[in-house]
Amino acid sequence: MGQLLLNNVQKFYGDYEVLKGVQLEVKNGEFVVFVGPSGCGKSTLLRMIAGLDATTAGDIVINGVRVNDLPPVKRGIAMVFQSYALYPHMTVFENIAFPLRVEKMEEAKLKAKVENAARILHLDQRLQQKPGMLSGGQRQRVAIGRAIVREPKIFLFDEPLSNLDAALRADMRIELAKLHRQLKATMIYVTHDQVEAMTMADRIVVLDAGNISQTGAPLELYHKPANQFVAGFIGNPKMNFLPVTCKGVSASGVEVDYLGQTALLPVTPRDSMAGKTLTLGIRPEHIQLNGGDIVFTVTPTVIERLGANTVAYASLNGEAENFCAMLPGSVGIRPDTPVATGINAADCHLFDEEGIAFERRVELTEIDMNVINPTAA
Ligand SMILES: Nc1ncnc2c1ncn2[C@@H]1O[C@H](COP(=O)(O)OP(=O)(O)OP(=O)(O)O)[C@@H](O)[C@H]1O
Repeated sequence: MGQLLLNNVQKFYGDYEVLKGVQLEVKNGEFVVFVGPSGCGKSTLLRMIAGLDATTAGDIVINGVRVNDLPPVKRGIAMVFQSYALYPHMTVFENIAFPLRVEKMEEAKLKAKVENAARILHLDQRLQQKPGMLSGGQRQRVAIGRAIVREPKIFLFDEPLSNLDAALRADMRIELAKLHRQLKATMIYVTHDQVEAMTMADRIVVLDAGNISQTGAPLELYHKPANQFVAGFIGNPKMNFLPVTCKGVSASGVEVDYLGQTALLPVTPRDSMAGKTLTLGIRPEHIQLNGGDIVFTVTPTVIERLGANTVAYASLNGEAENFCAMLPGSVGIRPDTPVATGINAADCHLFDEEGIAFERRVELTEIDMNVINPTAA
């Protein structure tokens, strides 16, 4: 079992503050994913939990014990890196067994543990091979096997799939999700790939320039992003942002004007908003061709026909490719030919001048909130 508490964790490199007081609790059995753009500090945070980087201030607490001053091997964690870090001259068996050999574990016990990990990871037939004979995905499984045999309190993954091609990455995502279910272990996973975060996490932690911007279940972040940064980061293709003017508020929401059209957005209003410039957010998958509460004409420049849907990158109000629409199925739209599109007020997000979201009045389902409690199974 592994619980983690990060209490006001800070990191400076010289004068540069990389992490600005991170506060986070990870429950036993949770799969938590840290996401954020390059340089936001996610790897640094993971390395500090592992004990590979020193913490400038704050507490890192694992299962109730402050571990700031403990070396990595004493923290009860195992880390899997992007570069598999395997020993090329050793067999798969010996690579997986390595941490147990360091512990001087008795041979029969060691063999049983390695074979068990190999079975979980479908490496049983590969134990006598050297890493050079394995595919990228198999090598990463060996690295994960080496983590499993240590039976850590917490698994840490630092972008473990980014060296794999797209198809293998998708397969390994499924493998890791299954592994988490099977081991019921606490896992913390760093990636800049929001699809990995959305598909694997019980809870996503979005980092922005050394601060936690929002934490929540994947679909909670999708439906109720706290701010424009999270709204733009979660969801693929990215959310569109349009400037609107606030016309007024009522009990049922905020009335906005977009190029002379008025729509009532079902969000919780705030005081003295009339006349302010706000930002309307609309996801590409919520653009439609058959009218809506607000309609406008866009001119597609690039069209991606993916079979299940059609993605159009378009120019809106003369700005090239500043707009993206994802339409279901195959749609007969053409590059450079204007097309009428529309959006519904209920699908819109609204952000203030600081980029803070107005609370949307959408009911989240139990699935949206990931109520499947990993610790209850
Ligand atoms: N050893 C170091 N010395 C000085 N600055 C560092 C060091 N390690 C990281 N940094 C800086 O700290 C910031 C955060 O780095 P970090 O590797 O944690 O980012 P990240 O979010 O994991 O990014 P990426 O997705 O690109 O790996 C970056 O600006 C980086 O340049």
